[in-house]
Amino acid sequence: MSADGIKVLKKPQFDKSRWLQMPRDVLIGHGTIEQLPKVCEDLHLGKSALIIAGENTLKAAGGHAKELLEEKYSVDIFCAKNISLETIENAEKSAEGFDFILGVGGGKAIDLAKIVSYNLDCQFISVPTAASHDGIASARASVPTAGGSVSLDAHPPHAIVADTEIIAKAPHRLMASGCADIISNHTAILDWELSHRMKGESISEYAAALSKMTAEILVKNAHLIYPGSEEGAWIVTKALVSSGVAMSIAGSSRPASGGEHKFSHALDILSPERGLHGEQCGIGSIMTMYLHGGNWREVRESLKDIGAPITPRQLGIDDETAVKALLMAKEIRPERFTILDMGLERKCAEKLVKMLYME
Ligand SMILES: NC(=O)C1=CN([C@@H]2O[C@H](COP(=O)(O)OP(=O)(O)OC[C@H]3O[C@@H](n4cnc5c(N)ncnc54)[C@H](O)[C@@H]3O)[C@@H](O)[C@H]2O)C=CC1
Ligand SMILES: O=C(CO)COP(=O)(O)O
Ligand SMILES: [Zn+2]
Repeated sequence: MSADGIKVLKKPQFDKSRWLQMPRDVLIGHGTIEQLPKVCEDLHLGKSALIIAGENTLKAAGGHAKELLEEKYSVDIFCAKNISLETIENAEKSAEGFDFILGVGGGKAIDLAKIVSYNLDCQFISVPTAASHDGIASARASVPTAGGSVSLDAHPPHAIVADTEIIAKAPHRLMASGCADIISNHTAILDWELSHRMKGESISEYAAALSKMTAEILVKNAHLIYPGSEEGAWIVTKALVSSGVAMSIAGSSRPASGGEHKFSHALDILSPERGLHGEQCGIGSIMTMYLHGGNWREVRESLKDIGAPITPRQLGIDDETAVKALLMAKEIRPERFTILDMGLERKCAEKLVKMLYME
């Protein structure tokens, strides 16, 4: 008791409590989309749902999801061309009054559903149509703004329904891009460890180990990942979910996003709509692995084996733009310290890009 009789709460000597949020139901496999009504029923999500999808993903799965749910729920569709602050606002208006949201698509549709459900405080289900990104399960949403990409807090999906039959039919480029997003975890972790040593940033050993292990298992199974392979789709989707869980454990995208991601976000500004997110991160990861003194040739071989690009020109991006993106990376999320924030010189950036073409 204090002198005036008010109970004073003692500051705990040890307080590292954290509130982790994870998906509750996770279905990954052949034909799982048919289980959507059952999953919604199991989770008692309400009576009405808004499906957020893109044009392609509406055809690939969104339309069928609507048919399946309509037997029990009132369902509408919001078709999004991109993710931007304006689209988020429009999607939020469309979602008002609905009990829950489904994000059906690639990373942009899922991030949009994630952020809208977070802002409206309702649940959402992640229905990936491609194994192209590790936002399928994460509690983060990456949103482009005028000042570059930002990673916003969000809820993880309440459930994930990943139908490997649908995912295997998506263009192989998307799956190779998802693999590259995972392979880049190697350098994301090196950057995190570097920041821990140099800046005292706290690090979660569990999140880092899970992220690293996910990349290792993926590379070990690379021979099963080829165009049209449903087993490959299953392996990659599991890796993407696992990487998303690592982000939830960390409470940030740190275990899966380092300098190679800042390079990719810079390319999105300098050369929009050329490369896919994971493709750009993979190329960035070859270069940042070199800077870390690691085995950059091994990263390059893993990407090549999976069918992911290893040079900017393969994406229609000229070398000078890649050099500029390397130098611009330090301006993207400056609070995220990485090997690209240590004073990279132009002549070294040029050398890094040239190195990508070496035999
Ligand atoms: N929130 C998070 O933790 C994470 C977010 N991201 C974000 O995700 C985005 C990248 O995701 P992507 O999927 O690469 O981009 P995306 O969502 O733009 O999809 C790429 C393309 O694939 C098409 N597509 C998807 N499924 C298809 C199918 N079954 N058949 C035919 N076409 C299909 C889409 O219509 C689109 O044209 C970026 O904005 C990135 O920042 C990436 C990783 C983690
Ligand atoms: O892409 C991500 C992880 O793969 C998320 O990272 P960002 O925080 O860089 O958007
Ligand atoms: Zn990524």
